Formats: sequence, structure tokens, C-alpha cells
Amino acid sequence: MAAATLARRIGRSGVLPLCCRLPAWDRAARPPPGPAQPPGLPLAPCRSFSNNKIQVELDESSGVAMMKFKSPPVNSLSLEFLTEFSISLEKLENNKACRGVIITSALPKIFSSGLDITEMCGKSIEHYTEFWRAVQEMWLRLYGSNMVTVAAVNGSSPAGGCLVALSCDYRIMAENPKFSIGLNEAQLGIVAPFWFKDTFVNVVGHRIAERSLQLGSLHPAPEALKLGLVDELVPEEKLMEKAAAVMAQWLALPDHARQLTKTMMRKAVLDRLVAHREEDIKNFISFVSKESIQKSLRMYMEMLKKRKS
Ligand SMILES: CC/C=C\C/C=C\C/C=C\C=C\CC(=O)SCCNC(=O)CCNC(=O)[C@H](O)C(C)(C)COP(=O)(O)OP(=O)(O)OC[C@H]1O[C@@H](n2cnc3c(N)ncnc32)[C@H](O)[C@@H]1OP(=O)(O)O
Repeated sequence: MAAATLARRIGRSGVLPLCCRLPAWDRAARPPPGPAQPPGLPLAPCRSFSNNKIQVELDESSGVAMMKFKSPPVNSLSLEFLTEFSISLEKLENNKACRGVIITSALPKIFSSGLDITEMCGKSIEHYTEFWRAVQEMWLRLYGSNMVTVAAVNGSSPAGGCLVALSCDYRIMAENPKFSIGLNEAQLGIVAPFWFKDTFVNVVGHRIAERSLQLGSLHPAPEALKLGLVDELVPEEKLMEKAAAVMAQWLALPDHARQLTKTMMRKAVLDRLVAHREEDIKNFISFVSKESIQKSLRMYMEMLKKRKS
């Protein structure tokens, strides 16, 4: 689907109507590009594209795309960011030449600061609905992607930023102990929704997830490795090289076998949100509309600003 059409269909809601596309985890496995492809079949024209928030470059010879978050100061996941993220994933997913994507940040020291807190403060119910739907859409696309997804975590990655990394197939983090990662929602006085929790449990197991979620822990990189929250630590200057090597290793397998296995592992968790999407939006709205929650979020934002001065 052309980008302009996609953007129009997504519209202000930030969401593609479900009738417009099959979820990635229900799609048939794609044949690998290259010799198996009928000669003369044109490849989708998306070698590189970029918007205000995200830059994507696809190397058609390897089938690997590099996606870089570039939304200063901290790559917070605003409605606009989430919409652009979903559009970028959709473009790659629909491009037969693309088999894998490496996700990283173009900003120093920050992978993503998580959901944009200002989107959850003092806004209308319509806005909360649109925002939360866009958060859901991003996760459904990323966690359900048929592509190999590798997170090259080159900076701190709290809450929604951690969810992005957790939703990938493999996480490599720069071995800087000043960089931390985790679902710290409890520290903000809010609660990670069930699908954040499910994604976390699927990576680290129930006990580690329960303790970490209750405490709202942000784990420095070495601790994140011990907990299995990330798969590998490497010196920062080796991060992209390592990500490319891991990607090549994963792409060496036949797509159909890997994709069906991924679907088998993730389907139950994806289906749970798909079945409860509207209820989840209602829960978010009623939670975030509470005066006590608004107060907690405002205090947290003030704390961030004070820390700076
Ligand atoms: C029953 C349950 C039912 C339903 C579910 C209900 C609710 C669930 C709801 C929400 C789930 C939310 C998940 C989230 O992702 S919440 C976001 C959590 N994020 C954080 O805690 C990160 C906060 N930020 C930081 O710790 C730091 O900024 C940093 C480590 C990322 C970077 O540190 P720096 O020192 O480099 O930069 P700063 O000076 O701190 O920040 C620069 C600038 O950016 C602003 N900012 C930072 N993070 C955010 C953010 N997430 N959203 C919006 N704005 C952010 C910060 O305030 C500074 O702004 P100013 O320059 O001062 O204006």
C-alpha cells in the first residue's frame, strides 16, 4: 500500500482499520527475495525513507533495513511518533525485499524515553483514545512482525522504550552501566497494561517480571543482561556491527520456518490484546483520567525538570 494511502487510512486515529490488512502474524510466510523471485518483478519502491521522527534505510542486497529513531530530545513516543513508527513498519512489512529490521536510535545516550507523558496529561477523552490506539497499533505491528527484528539499544530505554526492545526478536545493548532499561511504570504511579506485562514475562519469565514490575525497576545494562532482559552487551562502537552479524545469523534460516515458529510463540499474547482492544482503551482512559493519576504524572514531569536544574 502506498505511503500516502496508508497515511490517509490511518488518518488522525493513528490506526489502520483492521479490515484494511491482515495482521502480520496471520500472513503466509513470504518467499525469500533473490533467485526464487520471478524475474522482472519490480520490488516495492522503499529503499530509504524518512519522516520527522524516524529514518529508514533498506539494503536490498541483504534484505535488512536500518530504522533509526531521531526525535530529540529523548525519542519520546508521542502520537505522531507512534503513527510514523507504525507506517514505517507497515512499509517494510509489505516490501518483499525486506526480511529484517534493526531498530536503534540516532540520538546519543537515549534509545527511547517511553511513552510521551505529555500525551497522557490534561487531554480530552478523544485524545486519550487516539493515543492509546496508536500505542496498541505500534505494538501489534512490531510484536507480530514477520520480519526478523533486532533492537540495538544504544542508550537508556525506560517503560515504552523498553517495550519496543522487548517486542523485538533479539536485544543487544551498549555495555555502558549508565544506560538502563526496564518497565518503570510503578515509579510514575501508573500500571503497565497486561500486554506490556505479557511481553515482559515472555522474555524474562514470571518471577523476574513480577519483582521488576512491582518495584518499577530500571536495570543498568549489566544487570539487564543477568536478568535476560537483553541478550548481549557489547562495547558501544561495536553495537551496529554486532546487530548486523546477529541479523545475518537469523536470516540464514528459511523465513517460513522461523516465521511460523515466531507466530506459535507469540500468537496467544497478540490475540489477547486483539480480543480486548476496546476494553483496554476504556481501562486506559478511566485510569489516566483519575485526578490522582494526573497528579502523579505532573509530579513526575516536575521531578524530571528539577533534576536537570
Ligand atoms: C489498570 C491498568 C489499565 C490500563 C493501563 C493504564 C495505564 C498505563 C499507562 C501508561 C504507560 C506508560 C508507559 C510509559 O512509557 S510512561 C513514560 C516513562 N518514561 C520515563 O519514566 C522516562 C522519563 N525520562 C527520563 O528518565 C530521562 O528524561 C531520560 C533518562 C530518558 C533522559 O535523561 P536526560 O537527562 O538525557 O534528559 P532530560 O533532561 O531528563 O529530558 C529532556 C526533556 O525531555 C523530557 N522528557 C523526558 N522523558 C519524557 C517522556 N517520557 N515524555 C515526555 N517528555 C519527556 C524532559 O522532561 C525534558 O524536558 P524539558 O527539556 O525539561 O522541557
